[in-house]
Amino acid sequence: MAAVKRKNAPVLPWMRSPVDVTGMERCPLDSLPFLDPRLKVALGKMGVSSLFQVQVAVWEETIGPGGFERDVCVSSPTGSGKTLAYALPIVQALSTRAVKCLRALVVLPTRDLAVQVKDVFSAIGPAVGLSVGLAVGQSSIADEISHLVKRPKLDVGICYDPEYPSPAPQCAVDILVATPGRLMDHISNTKGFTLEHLQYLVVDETDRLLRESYQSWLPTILKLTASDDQSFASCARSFDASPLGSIKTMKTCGIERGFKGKPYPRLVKMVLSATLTQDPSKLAQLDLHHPLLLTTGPTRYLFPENLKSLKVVCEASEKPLYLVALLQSLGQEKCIVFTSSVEYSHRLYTLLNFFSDLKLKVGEYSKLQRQSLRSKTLAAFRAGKVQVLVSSDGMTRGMDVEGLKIVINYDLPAYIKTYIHRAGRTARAGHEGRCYTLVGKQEVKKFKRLLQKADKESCTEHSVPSELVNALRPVYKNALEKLQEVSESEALRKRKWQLPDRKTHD
Ligand SMILES: Nc1ncnc2c1ncn2[C@@H]1O[C@H](COP(=O)(O)OP(=O)(O)OP(=O)(O)O)[C@@H](O)[C@H]1O
Repeated sequence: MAAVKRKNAPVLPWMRSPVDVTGMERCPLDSLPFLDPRLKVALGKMGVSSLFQVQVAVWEETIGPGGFERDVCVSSPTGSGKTLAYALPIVQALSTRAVKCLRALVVLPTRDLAVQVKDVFSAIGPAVGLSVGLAVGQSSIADEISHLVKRPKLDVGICYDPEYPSPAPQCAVDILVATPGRLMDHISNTKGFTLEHLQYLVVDETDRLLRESYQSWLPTILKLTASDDQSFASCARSFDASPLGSIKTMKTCGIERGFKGKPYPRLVKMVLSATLTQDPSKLAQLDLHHPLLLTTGPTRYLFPENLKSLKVVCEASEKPLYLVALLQSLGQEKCIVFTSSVEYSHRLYTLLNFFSDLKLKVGEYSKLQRQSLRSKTLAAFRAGKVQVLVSSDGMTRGMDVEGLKIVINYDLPAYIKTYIHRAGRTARAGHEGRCYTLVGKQEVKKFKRLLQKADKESCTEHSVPSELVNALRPVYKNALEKLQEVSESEALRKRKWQLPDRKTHD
């Protein structure tokens, strides 16, 4: 791996000399040093036969010669395989653990994303005897607690002193994938839920999560896992106080955090994003230890190799017509249509459903909906029962929908980061994909400037046949009238029930 000089050099010295992974070769699993054979089988079942570049690089820094000595920061394109890049080394490192307790915590910004990442851990963790938990508020808190903590079983035939209280509940998972909100609920209220044995902390979609200060989740985690005198001593004290089969000992405190022979244990952190922040004050919150930055080339933002960016220029008022014509020309191909707010998503979704000739099933995915409905829509989209998913930016981060070849920006993204995350839902794992952006005639320059931020000088123009557009005009007029009626009755209903204003951009 070679150190590279970067454009727009960041302030932090360690960010100025990242390691570029693009020169690395993919590594077949047969040649991957130290890989547990059981994991090789599990990976095979997932369709993985070799590791991608970023995965090889992280493996080298963790299981390989790097030996988890440094905190690892990854800034690599969408779809480059960051999930497995951290999941595999963590599972491999924990594959020899003797006692079950919470050793790895992965924090993600949204529930659907957490479920997706949990699925990756669940595909490999159980192969080496590890349990994986989820704390996202998908099920009731009681249900979640019953999976996360259990009372240890008392050995049959041993007579326990009735003077001692019955054993306290203990963590029943080795790896937990969580969103900040539910994580904080468990930290504050769930008996037996503890982070004191935590060895690995992954903050995925870091730049997004660092904007989320929900109940100070990050400072809380860092405080609870701090390897200072005080927490080490309290860990030791808790050993004295729990006579019934406690797993807390002075020795295990050190060993289980992976720092046998060193004065105090250290929590290993891994932070990842396709658009990793360079802001020193934000990164300082993570309290990184001797961080190593892995990147993919000299530019800050990189598009997936096989992504084609296209623009459709039209009058802003005619965007709906052009969108429908574009969808018709794409046939039955599955696609996500991005808008800039939940309100716009809802309007567009409603409008598209009034185009009776559009033989495509359209779904809506936004924070306006209940989580259960949103997850159901996403499942239908994954299964191909819904072909067009209208979404606000809640969907842009990390979601992986197999076989998705097309993304459409109905509204221009406000930031280049947003463009990257939206477009990155396609062209994943080396596959081909196209991102169309509907650009109003007044927005052409703005769009050009936006792409220049990612060193993209040009974007091919895609023309939608005018006959297609003109043929839609009568239906469009009709659809607009119906939309007006629906919007009025929805507004009336909203006022009646005094729903809170949910104007949000997620
Ligand atoms: N070694 C591999 N071999 C084959 N497929 C892989 C491999 N690693 C990951 N994939 C697949 O590549 C896709 C993208 O992976 P992943 O979701 O981890 O990307 P990402 O870098 O986290 O993207 P984003 O930045 O959008 O979150 C997934 O469908 C995953 O199953």
